[in-house]
Amino acid sequence: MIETTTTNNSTLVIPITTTTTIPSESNEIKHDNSLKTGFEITKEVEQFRNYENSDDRVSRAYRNSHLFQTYEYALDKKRQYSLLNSGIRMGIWQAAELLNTIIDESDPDSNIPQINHCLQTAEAIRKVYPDPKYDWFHLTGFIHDLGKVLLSPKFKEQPQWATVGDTFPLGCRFDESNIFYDYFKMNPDYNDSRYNSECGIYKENTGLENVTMSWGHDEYFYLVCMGNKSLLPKESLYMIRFHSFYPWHRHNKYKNLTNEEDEKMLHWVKEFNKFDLYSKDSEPVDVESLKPYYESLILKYFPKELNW
Ligand SMILES: O[C@H]1[C@H](O)[C@@H](O)[C@H](O)[C@@H](O)[C@H]1O
Ligand SMILES: [Fe+2]
Ligand SMILES: [Fe+2]
Repeated sequence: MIETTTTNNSTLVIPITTTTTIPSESNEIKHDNSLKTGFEITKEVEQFRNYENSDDRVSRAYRNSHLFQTYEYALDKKRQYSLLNSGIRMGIWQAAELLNTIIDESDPDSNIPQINHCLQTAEAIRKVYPDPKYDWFHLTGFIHDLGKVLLSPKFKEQPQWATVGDTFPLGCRFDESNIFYDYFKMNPDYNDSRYNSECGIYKENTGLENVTMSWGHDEYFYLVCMGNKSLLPKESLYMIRFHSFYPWHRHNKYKNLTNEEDEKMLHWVKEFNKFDLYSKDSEPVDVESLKPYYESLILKYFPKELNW
């Protein structure tokens, strides 16, 4: 049972009892402390990320992702997209508008257009971190999923399995904490001796920046930010790049690959995740009235037009 207590005008504390588990994830999570979301959520926390009762399109997205995402594939995509030579030039707001018609099929918690999710995340962050010194955090909420433009006709409608869903390292053993783990057994890398030991091709604690993650919206938008010289702080770039890496930020796995810097950034990635995940069931947002504020932040941290 979740209770909400008002601690001050804007902060709600949502305690989770010690016995709370999230049955959908293969490694059950027991929360032993209070989760402070600071914003209202109408659904029980346990009901998020429930993959057991998810519909077919969710399992299809993961089946394909776990089957087709190999080390070679992800490396190849990273090389190709890091060139930012698609010929497309557009600003951040324009990219967000492309998300208007996009539905993320991997997500059991959201069937609204993605631009609403972007603004819901951003507004939830802004409510808890109202200080202008955190304006980069507000903007991060707004832009974190912009890599999903890959699904749009402008980007030739890339497949769902190559764009959305949780991410995982390639070039080393798949960890069992990944949701839909069994689908990895059909992945060619699963039986490849170069890739199926704990560290695989990597040196112990090499650092996530040296790891090839499954290809998708996280890595793509990180490359867009880097290639266009955004002025976002490194905490923001970490959130963008690793927000879908649940086995790491939720299950504490793949510690053999992370270095000190990653561990420092983990705090921010986890902090971000609260807003990303639990704002999915909050109040609908009014896109037009929020536009001027986010446009002003875009101007501060990005060039007017970006290469994609
Ligand atoms: O289904 C969702 C969705 O694709 C999110 O954007 C991603 O960040 C999550 O990790 C994933 O589980
Ligand atoms: Fe995402
Ligand atoms: Fe998101």
